[in-house]
Amino acid sequence: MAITARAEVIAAPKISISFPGLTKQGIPHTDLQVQEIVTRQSWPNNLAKEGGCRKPQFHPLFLEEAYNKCRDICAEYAKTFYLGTLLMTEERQKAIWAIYVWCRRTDELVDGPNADYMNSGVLERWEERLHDIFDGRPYDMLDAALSDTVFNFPLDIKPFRDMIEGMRMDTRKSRYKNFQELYLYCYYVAGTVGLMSVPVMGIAPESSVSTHSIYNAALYLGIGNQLTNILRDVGEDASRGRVYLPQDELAQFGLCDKDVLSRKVTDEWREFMKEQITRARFYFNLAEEGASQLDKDSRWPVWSSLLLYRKILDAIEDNDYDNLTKRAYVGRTKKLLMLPLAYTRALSKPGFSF
Ligand SMILES: CC(C)=CCC/C(C)=C/CC/C(C)=C/CC/C(C)=C/[C@@H]1[C@@H](COP(=O)(O)OP(=O)(O)O)[C@]1(C)CC/C=C(\C)CC/C=C(\C)CCC=C(C)C
Ligand SMILES: Nc1ncnc2c1ncn2[C@@H]1O[C@H](COP(=O)(O)OP(=O)(O)OP(=O)(O)O)[C@@H](O)[C@H]1O
Ligand SMILES: [Mn+2]
Repeated sequence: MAITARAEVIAAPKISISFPGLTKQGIPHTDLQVQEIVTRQSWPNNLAKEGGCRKPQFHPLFLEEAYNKCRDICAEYAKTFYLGTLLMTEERQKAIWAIYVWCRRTDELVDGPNADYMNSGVLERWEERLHDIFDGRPYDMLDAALSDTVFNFPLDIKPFRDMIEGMRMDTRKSRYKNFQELYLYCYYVAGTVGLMSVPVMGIAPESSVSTHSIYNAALYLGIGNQLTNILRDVGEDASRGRVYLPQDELAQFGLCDKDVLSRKVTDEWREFMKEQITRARFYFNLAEEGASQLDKDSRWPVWSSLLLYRKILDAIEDNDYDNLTKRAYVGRTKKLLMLPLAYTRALSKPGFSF
């Protein structure tokens, strides 16, 4: 039985996800292979992955503890994401917690307390561990949760590897010549999260748009989130010697690194920021269409994270574009008010508009 179903999976049409937004300007395609059929149906639990090994057999109590740990980490580090996951089915929430924890740990390698010990060997070892996770040979308990997840859902290793590549980029590079370079970084560290999430969140059975366009929307949400994150944290990043802003666009507004590092909010800075905020909103708007195509239980968490992140841009405007000395903050009340709005949006049926 497993063999028949496996052959079916191999026969599923594959599509290649392009690098949306900037392909014309020469950014290579991500080459992510998405299996249209398995993305739309749930991945059968008892099957081996294509070309891979059989699902690893962990003791149920061990797995339960592993997922509980992932849940606790997600709840502690990302209250908003966590709240969103509570609305998902149990299988899906466990998977998102496991993915969250892997992403968080990957990010911590370069941003966390042990970042001083960071070198290319550390990332190589982390990538080896990633392959082991996908081969069903996890190194530790948190890896085991992800190992179980990748055998429960049709996850592709490519976005995971790309996120590690993003961390490599971050250790080598602290300036971005133009938006094309910055976009690539945003894809690596955040667009990838969108691509990892879709196979878990699932696509609404009644959706008639292409799987391709839904993955693109997920990628755009990651880009919008990361651009927003960058705009919120300009001052903080500058104190770490990093400027995640397109240098050519700074120059167009008569600005340079020195202006960022000196933290003076001038009219030129405000004008520059207005453009950057417009661009981040552009990506959120693109993502919106895809959010409505997700499986109905996954729409609310996605809408709430989209609306929350977008509000951070409003908060930067409310601070009169001072993101050099202040951190834009969305108050608790505003956050809570967003939840019913997200819920209403989540109720809307998948459209047929694109
Ligand atoms: C419910 C939900 C939104 C689930 C996704 C949860 C998940 C797996 C998150 C991983 C986040 C993470 C730790 C990424 C590592 C790299 C990183 C730090 C990226 C930044 C995230 C914000 O984290 P934070 O601000 O806490 O980080 P710092 O404190 O600044 O270090 C990012 C800005 C990226 C986040 C990107 C996403 C959550 C992608 C969202 C897209 C989807 C869930 C796809 C939705 C599908 C469609 C069709 C729209
Ligand atoms: N009130 C807020 N204002 C601005 N940004 C926020 C706010 N709450 C969360 N964020 C940011 O949104 C992103 C995802 O939210 P996350 O779930 O991590 O929230 P959090 O860091 O746990 O915040 P909180 O503890 O306030 O709930 C993070 O980048 C976080 O910094
Ligand atoms: Mn957080």
